[in-house]
Amino acid sequence: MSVSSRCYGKDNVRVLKVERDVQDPNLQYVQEMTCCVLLDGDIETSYTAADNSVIVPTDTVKNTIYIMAKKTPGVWPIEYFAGVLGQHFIDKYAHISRVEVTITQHKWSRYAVNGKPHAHSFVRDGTEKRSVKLVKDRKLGFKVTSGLFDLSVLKSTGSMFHGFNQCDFTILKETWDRILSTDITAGWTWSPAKLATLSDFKRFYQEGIFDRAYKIVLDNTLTTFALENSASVQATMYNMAQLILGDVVELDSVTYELPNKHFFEINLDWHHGLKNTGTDAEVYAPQSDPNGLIKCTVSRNKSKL
Ligand SMILES: O=c1[nH]c(=O)c2[nH]c(=O)[nH]c2[nH]1
Repeated sequence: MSVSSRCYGKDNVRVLKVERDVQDPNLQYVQEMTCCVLLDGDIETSYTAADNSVIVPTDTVKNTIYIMAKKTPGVWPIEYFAGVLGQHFIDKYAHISRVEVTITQHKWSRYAVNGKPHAHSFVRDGTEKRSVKLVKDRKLGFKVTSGLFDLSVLKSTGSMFHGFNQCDFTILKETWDRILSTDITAGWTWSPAKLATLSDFKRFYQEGIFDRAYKIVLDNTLTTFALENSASVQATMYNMAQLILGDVVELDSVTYELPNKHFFEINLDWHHGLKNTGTDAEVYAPQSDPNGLIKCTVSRNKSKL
């Protein structure tokens, strides 16, 4: 018998970083994150022979996240911090060969008071979260996927679904006008050739490339969702991904995972002939389950499946 897969580390390490402006310490920037760092390498004996000498304690992993957050100047895109952490564990421990870093960023947006952005007050203005999953492998280098999730959207018209496969299991009616709603999970994977070393991460951070990609994903997703007369979730997510790959040359692929959240018409005919279906529909019943779930990854190069 052997251990065929393993890794360990610290999950749910919560960090708030505050940066004070050099000229005006009252002007501050904040970053709140939840981090997970998992290690792999020559650690099999810790499982098979109770050999703790190969274990960098998960407590040390947690301490490292705090120390690197303190030592890395400013507040930064989470991709950069993930790169710093991945590189650190590979450089520091010769027997560690693979580091997986996942970071979720919690939204704090500076808000205006009397029409002026406040120096140090922030609001959580939405459920959406930004994320990164980075793998640093001693031999294979970095693999980085940025993401966002929990971005809930709804359009009350401008969505169709017709021409689908019909068989003796089908009851769904074709529609040329429906409600479309989803909680967007999107991921965008950076070309490993363009993000090969920690200095590439630094350059991407300094040139604003990580933040620009995030904004482009958000803009293209929301704009396409609103403007397109959607033929299906599948067609819409493909169109969104194509636009993003066109705008961000540093990306290899874009992934979407979209639940299709259903809203049922309610027939109220039984109440004095009250019309509430078809073109008369105004009151709908949101369904918590089941929901459609539609996923795709669009790659710049054809996948070799
Ligand atoms: O956009 C959609 N895609 C589907 O695959 C699907 N299936 C379904 O029942 N409704 C929808 N809508």
